[in-house]
Amino acid sequence: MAKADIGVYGLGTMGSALALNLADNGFQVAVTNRETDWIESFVAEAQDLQGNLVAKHDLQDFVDAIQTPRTILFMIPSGAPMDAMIETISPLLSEGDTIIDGGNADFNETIRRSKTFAGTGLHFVGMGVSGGEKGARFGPSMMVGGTDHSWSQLRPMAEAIAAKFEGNPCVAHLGPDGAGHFVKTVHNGIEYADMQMIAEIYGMLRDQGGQDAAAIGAVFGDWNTGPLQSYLIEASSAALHAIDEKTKQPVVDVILDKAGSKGTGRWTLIEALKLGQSASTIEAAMGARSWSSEKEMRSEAETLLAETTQAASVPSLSDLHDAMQAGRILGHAQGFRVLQAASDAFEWALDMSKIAEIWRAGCIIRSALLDELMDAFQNGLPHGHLILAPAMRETLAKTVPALRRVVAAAALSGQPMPALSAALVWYDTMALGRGTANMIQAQRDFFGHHGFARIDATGKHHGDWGEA
Ligand SMILES: NC(=O)C1=CN([C@@H]2O[C@H](COP(=O)(O)OP(=O)(O)OC[C@H]3O[C@@H](n4cnc5c(N)ncnc54)[C@H](OP(=O)(O)O)[C@@H]3O)[C@@H](O)[C@H]2O)C=CC1
Ligand SMILES: O=C(CO)[C@H](O)[C@H](O)COP(=O)(O)O
Repeated sequence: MAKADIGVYGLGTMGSALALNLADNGFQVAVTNRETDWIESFVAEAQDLQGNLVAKHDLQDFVDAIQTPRTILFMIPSGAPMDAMIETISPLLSEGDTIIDGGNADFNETIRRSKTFAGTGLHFVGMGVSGGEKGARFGPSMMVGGTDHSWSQLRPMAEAIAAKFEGNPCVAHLGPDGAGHFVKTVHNGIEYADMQMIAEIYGMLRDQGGQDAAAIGAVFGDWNTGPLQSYLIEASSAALHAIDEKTKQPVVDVILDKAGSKGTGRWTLIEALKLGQSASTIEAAMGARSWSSEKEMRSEAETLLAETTQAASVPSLSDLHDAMQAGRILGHAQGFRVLQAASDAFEWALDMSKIAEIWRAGCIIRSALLDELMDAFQNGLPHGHLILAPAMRETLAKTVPALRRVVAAAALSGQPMPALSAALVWYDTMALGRGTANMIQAQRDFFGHHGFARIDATGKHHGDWGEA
């Protein structure tokens, strides 16, 4: 019997969908799972794709079923499970074989893992996969980090199963070792910011505008036909229209207001800070999720903290729309700054235009904006900043006034808008030729003799602070 083109280990949400996608594209796929009971039911549910699946319960049999040099995709949790699987499977593999970690992994771990493969004859790929279950099944966006050898092995299959934008596959070899997982991590950071901004607008319409879920869902549905067209706006609209079977209420109204996270948002922030960046919209989104978990405290605080809000009119739908548009550009611009800083620090030579290109379809943050961003990168960015690209400057000029009105109304009415506020603060900071860091430097030199640069001379100077 012909050997399988690829092996997929881990038949959870993502692994099973990717295995079916590969099978659907005509590849023979060897599959296995830690919990072997699940394998048969997975194959049974595959129906007419069963002929392209080779189910194995034993790891050695699984490895033997794949043609050499082998390509084996792991879709399991990052961290200890991945390390344990590498240790278990490596002795069963042979020269030229490639192990792919397709989970959301910390890129530092991917670099560490890649180093352990050097000189072994085996190859390791860190591949970010985005698109959730549906994307994995019918076309995800994939961000690959690894050797050229692994990419040439993986490429035909990855390109076949990837989402297509105007016929072009949304997958690319972005760099060595941790590059793919880093780009996926920042993708998720941008995702956090975008989701938070949508939630903030939902909150304004619900709490200040008195609109119900279906009405807000209709607003988002309408926005999805214009410049805000995106998977996240579309998904938010659909989620707002969904009805809970048990209570017959909108599902969003029966969901507890506590949001979790699995790591990628936090990793984006940690790496941004290490690289001397501050992705404040992502930090605001991460912070909002963390604060949301303090549910009991918030319920108590609502009765204990003084009422300090002031009258403010509810922003118009047009202002909210434009605020979202400005916030989205600023959130993406921060994410791409982090990518550029990492590219410089790790000498990855990341192709920002390519990244925007492969995010145009398949992934969770796919949107009309990404098409514009791709063009902006191709035309070159003044000072390396997306917000200075002519098309972005033009849109920001039209939409930031609305963002300002929305954030002002939110501040007065006590409606929390951490991500949109952070976006505006960042815009204002970047738009100010002379800021206030001179005061910070004066303070540092005053108490710590740290020195400062002068506006009228080069070198390091100290202030004459007297005896104060
Ligand atoms: N869900 C999503 O939208 C996305 C998820 N990802 C990433 O994909 C990966 C898989 O996620 P997802 O499919 O959602 O997760 P699921 O929980 O649906 O599936 C997890 C899979 O990993 C296996 N597994 C768990 N622990 C171990 C272990 N210690 N050793 C071996 N196998 C193990 C499980 O096997 P068993 O059945 O035996 O428990 C199962 O096959 C994760 O890294 C996730 O971050 C990436 C993009 C999107
Ligand atoms: O990678 C993804 C989407 O791109 C996953 O859905 C991931 O789980 C999202 O992150 P979190 O669970 O922290 O919200």
